[in-house]
Amino acid sequence: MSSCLKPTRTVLLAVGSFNPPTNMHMRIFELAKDFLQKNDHEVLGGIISPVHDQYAKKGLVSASQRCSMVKLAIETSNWINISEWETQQEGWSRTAETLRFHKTALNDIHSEYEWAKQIHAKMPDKESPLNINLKLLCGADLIESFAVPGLWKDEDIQDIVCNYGLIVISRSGSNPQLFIYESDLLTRLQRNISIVPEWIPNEISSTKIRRALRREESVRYLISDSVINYIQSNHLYTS
Ligand SMILES: Nc1ncnc2c1ncn2[C@@H]1O[C@H](COP(=O)(O)OP(=O)(O)OP(=O)(O)O)[C@@H](O)[C@H]1O
Ligand SMILES: NC(=O)c1ccc[n+]([C@@H]2O[C@H](COP(=O)(O)O)[C@@H](O)[C@H]2O)c1
Ligand SMILES: [Zn+2]
Repeated sequence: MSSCLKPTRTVLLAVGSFNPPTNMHMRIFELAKDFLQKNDHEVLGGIISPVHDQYAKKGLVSASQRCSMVKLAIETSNWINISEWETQQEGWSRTAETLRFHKTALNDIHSEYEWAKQIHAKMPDKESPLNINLKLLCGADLIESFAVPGLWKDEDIQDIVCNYGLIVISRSGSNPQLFIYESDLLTRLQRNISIVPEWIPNEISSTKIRRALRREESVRYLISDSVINYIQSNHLYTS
């Protein structure tokens, strides 16, 4: 660490369908971690939070199957965790609620959640208060969805950006700088939004993976072999 300041303890949370999890889902965590560590953050961990079944997006396989695949995908990571909390609620959770719950649990040293325990284990001195920051990690398409009428409450956008902060990874077809410029609200809050460019762009998306699988085309080296085996054994994403 180049600075003498005490680094900010930070955890990254990504929400989404993960239908199925791809190598890019893992990669956005690595990109964000590199960026934050160069900017005086100590990144204690990452959390993947798959969405509830009631999100009911076309082609969404069950939460239990998506969680199983995420568990396989994160096997090769020593810092990315899964939280099944969203999938265990009565219905769909707004992302602001998901962030609130996870930040509270992360700052409770006695939290019984496995992801919280894993992250606490990375902290040598666990003096109270823990002061763990939680940031929302997303691709540029997610921030652009803020403009879809009726999809996000303005007060939630304000809460997410002000009280947590956003790390946005560039994605082909999106222009997050222009999007922020065109929004008065986001321009006002932009000091809490970091845009991290992916200089080795990769256009993997779950939609393209599902399409390839439907067509019985190979998805090797785009998603992990263990996830491929799971998809094949469970006959997922066939036509
Ligand atoms: N190639 C990518 N580059 C940057 N961000 C990505 C990429 N793929 C996924 N993400 C981000 O990961 C998070 C979870 O994404 P999600 O589960 O919707 O995956 P997806 O590939 O966008 O799937 P789908 O095509 O089904 O929408 C979102 O914030 C999304 O923007
Ligand atoms: N108002 C909100 O909080 C809100 C609106 C739309 C999507 N989301 C979340 O963003 C994610 C989007 O995922 P997909 O890109 O797979 O649709 C999901 O986790 C969903 O819960 C949140
Ligand atoms: Zn998506």
